Amino acid sequence: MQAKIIDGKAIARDIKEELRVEVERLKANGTVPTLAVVLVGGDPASAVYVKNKKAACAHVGIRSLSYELPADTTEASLLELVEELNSRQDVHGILVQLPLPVQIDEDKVLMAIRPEKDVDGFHPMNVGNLSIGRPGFVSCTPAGILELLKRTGIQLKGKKCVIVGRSNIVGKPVAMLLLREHATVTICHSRTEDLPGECRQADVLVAAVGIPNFIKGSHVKPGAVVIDVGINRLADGKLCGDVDYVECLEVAGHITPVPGGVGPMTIAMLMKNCVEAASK
Ligand SMILES: NC(=O)C1=CN([C@@H]2O[C@H](COP(=O)(O)OP(=O)(O)OC[C@H]3O[C@@H](n4cnc5c(N)ncnc54)[C@H](OP(=O)(O)O)[C@@H]3O)[C@@H](O)[C@H]2O)C=CC1
Ligand SMILES: Nc1nc(=O)c2c([nH]1)NC[C@@H]1CN(c3ccc(C(=O)N[C@@H](CCC(=O)O)C(=O)O)cc3)C=[N+]21
Repeated sequence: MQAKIIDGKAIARDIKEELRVEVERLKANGTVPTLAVVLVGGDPASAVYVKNKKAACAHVGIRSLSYELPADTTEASLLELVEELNSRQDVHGILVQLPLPVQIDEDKVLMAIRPEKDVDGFHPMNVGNLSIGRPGFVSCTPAGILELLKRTGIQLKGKKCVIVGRSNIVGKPVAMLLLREHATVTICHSRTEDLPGECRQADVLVAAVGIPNFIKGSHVKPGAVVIDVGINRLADGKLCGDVDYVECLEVAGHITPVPGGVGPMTIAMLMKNCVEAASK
């Protein structure tokens, strides 16, 4: 039997509708939720993401300010902009699009964003809070994955979840969130011995590798939930996930498509974090 396709676009739309009501309430009380998006250089993949974010802000009613800086921007001038945005009362969320050009130390920039405005959830304070179960902003892609699973009615308690990828922005925080839901969590990476064997144990398999069609049907336990985080742009301009969708569709119980899976959820959770930042 073919897997059920998890419609991330539709779930993201529901979340944005819920947020719209919230934003109206904030505006009635005199607060206009505002997100500042900073893009350094003209990376085409980043430009797509920035465009989608702006559209989502407009839909939900969030004011978005965008700062497009040239590729040769210095670290000092970027830090100066972050400081200005930190101190502005009318800016609730700050997002500095990654990756940054080589002359800029990403860590330094992420640490400079005030944790209360860090709607990306990348500041060590927010990362730390997540790992010890305290409130704080959770990074948007991991939060979006959890919301997808919850709204699809997938039980996580006691289940075996395997994540392929250990990045700070996806793999690790996904693991923390699944652990918080009482799943049994395994994180795999490029040095994992017997990756296919690890993957085949999974009731929920999350792929965040950055390699097109990396996860094959033979990696998947029949009936498992397969979450594809990958956003890979192919030579023909089409988007492709980290999961071999055609193969895995025949084995999995549930699967997310690319596009239309995790991507739209990332944007929806960014909107949610902005509304939360403005509510405080
Ligand atoms: N949908 C969305 O909203 C988002 C999508 N993405 C996409 O998700 C994907 C992953 O992103 P990100 O986490 O930032 O990527 P990174 O490149 O930071 O991390 C990739 C991870 O995959 C692991 N890996 C690489 N090759 C292999 C291999 N052969 N076998 C096992 N593990 C391997 C790496 O292991 P090691 O640590 O050992 O090097 C690393 O931990 C990308 O396609 C990205 O575009 C990212 C952010 C948001
Ligand atoms: N500070 C920062 N925060 C991020 O969250 C961040 C980042 N930098 N840098 C880049 C990655 C990547 N990322 C995506 C989010 C949504 C889609 C998305 O909307 N995808 C849609 C459509 C893509 C399209 O329009 O073609 C989909 O998958 O259906 C894509 C990519 C966020 N990232």
